[in-house]
Amino acid sequence: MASNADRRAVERARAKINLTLHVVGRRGDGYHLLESFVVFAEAGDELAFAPADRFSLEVAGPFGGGLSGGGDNLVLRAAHALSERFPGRIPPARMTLAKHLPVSSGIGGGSADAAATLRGLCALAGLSPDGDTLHELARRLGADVPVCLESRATVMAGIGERLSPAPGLPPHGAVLVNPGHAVSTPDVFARLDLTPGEGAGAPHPPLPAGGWRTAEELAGLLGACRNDLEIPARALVPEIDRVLDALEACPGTLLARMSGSGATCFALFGSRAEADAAADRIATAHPGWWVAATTFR
Ligand SMILES: C[C@@](CO)(OP(=O)(O)O)[C@H](O)COP(=O)(O)OP(=O)(O)OC[C@H]1O[C@@H](n2ccc(N)nc2=O)[C@H](O)[C@@H]1O
Ligand SMILES: Nc1ncnc2c1ncn2[C@@H]1O[C@H](COP(=O)(O)OP(=O)(O)O)[C@@H](O)[C@H]1O
Repeated sequence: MASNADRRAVERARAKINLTLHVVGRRGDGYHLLESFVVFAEAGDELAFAPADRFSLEVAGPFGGGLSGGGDNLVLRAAHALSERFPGRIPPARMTLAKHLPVSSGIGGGSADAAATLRGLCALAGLSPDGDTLHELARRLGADVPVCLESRATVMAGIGERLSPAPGLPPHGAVLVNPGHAVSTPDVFARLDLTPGEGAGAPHPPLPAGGWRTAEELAGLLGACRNDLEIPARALVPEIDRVLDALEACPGTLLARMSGSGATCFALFGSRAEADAAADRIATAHPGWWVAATTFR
């Protein structure tokens, strides 16, 4: 029988993609009110948790190089927040983070890591906190952490804390591309230059309760929406224009758009085969870019 010391938990921290992102207001404290249709990709970081004498974090993986494993890492912040919320009930763990997602790239890698840490440490401890308690912990770690706890298609509102399930997605494929420029989320929001109460444009149209039969129908809805952070991010990182041009030039692209505060962009296709072919084409033409084909969930 496995002893306590042999127990391990493993969690996937999937990339978050904002298919739409309407900035509909600004709070007095400077945070922006959003309406966003969020989905999750196959690409993700991987976290492993094993019992130890104290909490520690080792960072590895292709994008681990520039990331500190110190106390400011969202993995350690999540671990400490959880053990403070449940004193004596979260045994310390040696945590390893395999960083496969580019950092500061609009796909919420850090937020997904924090959410995966909450899930993984609860699993290791055999603890099943109620959803509201986990949501509250997540909310305090960052605006995008609650949606990353869901890790599936969700409509997000407020500053990120109001969540409702999204309709099921139709058959489709998608490609993610990041040009290798980190983007600061506060800098992009600041460029919108909104005053408290002011929004960036029309509110989000409702999603059809019955969902969409085809990727073309989904692209029709997305085309009537926006990412309000795209214009300010493109002003800061002109290479985003090249990424969107490359995605739009692929055979079968139904829609190309930036995710979050950038610089990662996605394109939607009618099938996974078209997405795989587009990813191969872009990776060959731009060997320095991060490119991933996926199906959203
Ligand atoms: C823009 C979004 C869209 O999903 O994604 P990313 O580009 O980060 O992936 C998120 O709202 C980012 O969420 P997250 O990265 O967790 O934000 P936080 O750490 O809480 O806040 C970082 C900073 O972003 C700004 N911020 C964030 C969220 C929000 N609703 N309004 C804001 O103005 C604030 O300047 C804040 O100081
Ligand atoms: N585990 C982590 N992974 C990525 N970034 C992290 C992590 N912990 C802390 N950070 C910090 O969080 C910030 C945003 O990271 P990230 O979640 O990758 O951005 P984005 O949501 O734009 O993709 C960066 O400044 C980074 O240094």
